[in-house]
Amino acid sequence: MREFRLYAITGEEYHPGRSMLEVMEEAIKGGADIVQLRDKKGTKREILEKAYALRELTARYNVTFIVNDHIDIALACEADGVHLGQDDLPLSEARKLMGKRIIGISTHRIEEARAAEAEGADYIGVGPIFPTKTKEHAKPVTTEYIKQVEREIKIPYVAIGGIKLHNVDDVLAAGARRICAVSEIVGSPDPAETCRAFIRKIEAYTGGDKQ
Ligand SMILES: Cc1ncc(COP(=O)(O)OP(=O)(O)O)c(N)n1
Ligand SMILES: Cc1nc(C(=O)O)sc1CCOP(=O)(O)O
Ligand SMILES: [Mg+2]
Repeated sequence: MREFRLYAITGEEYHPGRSMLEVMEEAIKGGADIVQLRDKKGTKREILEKAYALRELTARYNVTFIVNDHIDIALACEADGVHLGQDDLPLSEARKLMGKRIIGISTHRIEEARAAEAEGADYIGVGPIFPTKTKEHAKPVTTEYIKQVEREIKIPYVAIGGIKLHNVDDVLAAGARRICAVSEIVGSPDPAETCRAFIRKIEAYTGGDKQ
């Protein structure tokens, strides 16, 4: 998969009165280089419609597009990939359907990370690092889990969960070089500027290279 450093996920509850497409376009303009459609409430048809619109937007900006949870929707709209959690379709089954497209897997402990890598995930999510209202019942793993993944796992990983501009330095100091956020980006009055600020923080650790 193409390299990335700032992964923005939709969260329409955080921007009442603003359209999802407008907010995600601002995030892309600010430097988000992967966009995920995450919609836990809509019907399949509603999600499919949003997926087609985001596919068009991300293609226009040459940004990777991932659909959360729904392999059928990812395939229908020709997304670049799908993101699956520990309770979603197993990776081995998902691979049969997705072929060479990207499959990302959520992990919350090192055993899950090892399994995802061994089974052929393209990247893993590592989190939730901090408490988050976006996924309220998920228990924070802390930056210690980042250090474990950094030591052992070779495939790309992205840190997620409660990551804000005020705490992202702790995440970067633990070794993460790819950052994912929902509320901090899409709930911002200026998503583009928030993304630029995240990128500046990441670049302070990478010297500007995508890793
Ligand atoms: C990049 C990324 N990492 C983790 C998740 C969470 O996926 P999951 O555990 O399946 O939970 P839901 O998002 O489906 O509620 C993610 N979506 N993206
Ligand atoms: C969707 C999701 N998955 C997580 C995981 O750890 O797997 S944490 C999370 C919520 C991230 O939202 P915010 O940036 O608003 O905290
Ligand atoms: Mg899921």
